[in-house]
Amino acid sequence: MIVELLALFLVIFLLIRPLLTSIFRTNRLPPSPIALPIIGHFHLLGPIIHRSFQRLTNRYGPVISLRLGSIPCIVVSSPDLAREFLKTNEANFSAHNASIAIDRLTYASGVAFAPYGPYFKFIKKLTINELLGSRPVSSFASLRAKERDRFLRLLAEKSERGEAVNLTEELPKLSNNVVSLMVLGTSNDRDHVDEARLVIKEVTKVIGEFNLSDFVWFLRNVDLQGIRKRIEATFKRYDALLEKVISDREELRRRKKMNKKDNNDDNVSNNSNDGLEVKDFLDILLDNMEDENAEIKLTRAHIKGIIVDYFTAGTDTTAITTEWALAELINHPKVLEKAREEIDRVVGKSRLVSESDSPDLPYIQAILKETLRLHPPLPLLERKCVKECKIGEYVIPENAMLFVNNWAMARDPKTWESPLDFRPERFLQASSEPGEHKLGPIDVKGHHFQLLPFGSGRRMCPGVNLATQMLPALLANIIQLFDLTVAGSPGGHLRDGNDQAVLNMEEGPGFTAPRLHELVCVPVSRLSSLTTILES
Ligand code: HEM
Repeated sequence: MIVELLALFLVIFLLIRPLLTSIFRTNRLPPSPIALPIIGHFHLLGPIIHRSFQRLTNRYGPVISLRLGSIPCIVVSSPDLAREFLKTNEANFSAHNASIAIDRLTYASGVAFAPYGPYFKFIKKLTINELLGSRPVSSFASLRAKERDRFLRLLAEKSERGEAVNLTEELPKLSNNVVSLMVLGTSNDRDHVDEARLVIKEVTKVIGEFNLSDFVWFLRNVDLQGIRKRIEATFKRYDALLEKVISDREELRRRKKMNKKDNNDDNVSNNSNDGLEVKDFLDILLDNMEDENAEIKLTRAHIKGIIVDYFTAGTDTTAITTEWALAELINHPKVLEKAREEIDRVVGKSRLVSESDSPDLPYIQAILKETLRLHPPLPLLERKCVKECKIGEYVIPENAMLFVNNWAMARDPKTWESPLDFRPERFLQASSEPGEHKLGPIDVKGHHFQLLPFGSGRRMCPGVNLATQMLPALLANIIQLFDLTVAGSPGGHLRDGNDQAVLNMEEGPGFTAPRLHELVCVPVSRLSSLTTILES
């Protein structure tokens, strides 16, 4: 009898514990809706999480606490609070939260989800010095220009034939090629790169799904949604691909070492025929793996994890930004016209815009900022509390997940005037030259907490230089050369207040915030000299 009573009390306690926690901890945790047993606040979340968070924020305030299964979560949606958490208390929120999918798919050895410690610092420094800092990014400019030309030629061919191009499919190919060339070098064949793109698409999809096993402790080893099965299938597919890429490179390096010995020749080259040594990032990682005296010795799993990280973090983000920017321009012909005026005035019609023109194209840069404001590819900055801390009147528990809702902050009328309007002018200030623009002070590098598309501080995106160098030129090239006539997919169009057809700007679910409808357009050449420009 006593045992039964105890069991009954235990069940009742487990069921009402969330309710008690909500009532008795309100003075310690930020405000929170009442939670349900076991699932916590899961029932309040829809398929697009940042929208659900925004809804809750509107009701409970700019900092709220939720419990997703057994995981405490804090959602922050104001610039001041973002600064408080990400800057004032940076050390306490210096980790990203790794899910079951992320651990498996990055070999628990990548960069983005490594704890902030010696390994992370080492690999981040190596990345900035050799791959993504402003010096290496500039040194890869000609390589990016080649890929951009290849993409523009595709649009030109479609234009000649009057055919449509699916930009939702083609833009990730371009960004994937760029990342691949920078990380793996030119010695990799296109088949590898194409396969990598398809696999990475699957990786991003699986990572973006809310897996109950991550949140409900007693479901940790149960695969209710079949996600674990898909993780394993995806893992097998790309592990085989990475193994092939790495072992091919090791073989090449062995052969070159032998040749070098035979010829007593100091010039080892993977990527060029000019006899100069050109090392790509993979070579640098392999050098480290083979170096017995390395400060931090990388393993094969580290190298694979790092490659997966750069491909997943760098492909979709840049492609989605370009796609949203083009969609906004299609819906805002006056903005498009102003952008063209700037390009025609600064660059003219006889040569292609190049990356080095970007500083002279403030309006194009403002279009990019406005796109990143309204459509941040990572709408939620996601961190983990590594040590319990007090912020204002609240105590944030260790291991709580922190979400900074970039997407909602961009839509807050307290911060932005007419926040839902696409108005690049908000990032400009008056110039002394009539008709010209000058960029205003708000940047995208995490200094201004109302705009954090790349995050902030020590875990800020290391790809920011690459993205801000590559994207304005790509956007400007498309604007310079083509008019895009929307070919459309069902549901892709709406009617605006003046009964004009406009693109439907709905978002789809996912880790990054993609458009719900594909962007399919027929490119129409603007310049009679198109072929000459592309060939010059
Ligand atoms: C428009 C393009 C991009 C956007 C908007 C973007 C955004 C972000 C954001 C918001 C974060 C989290 C930052 C934080 O927690 O504070 C991040 C992290 C990261 N991004 Fe990007 N990213 C972009 C492009 C790239 C590219 C091109 C690469 C590399 C090729 C890249 C590599 C990474 C990596 C490795 C991390 C993890 C950094 C860490 O853990 O410290 N990203 N990115």
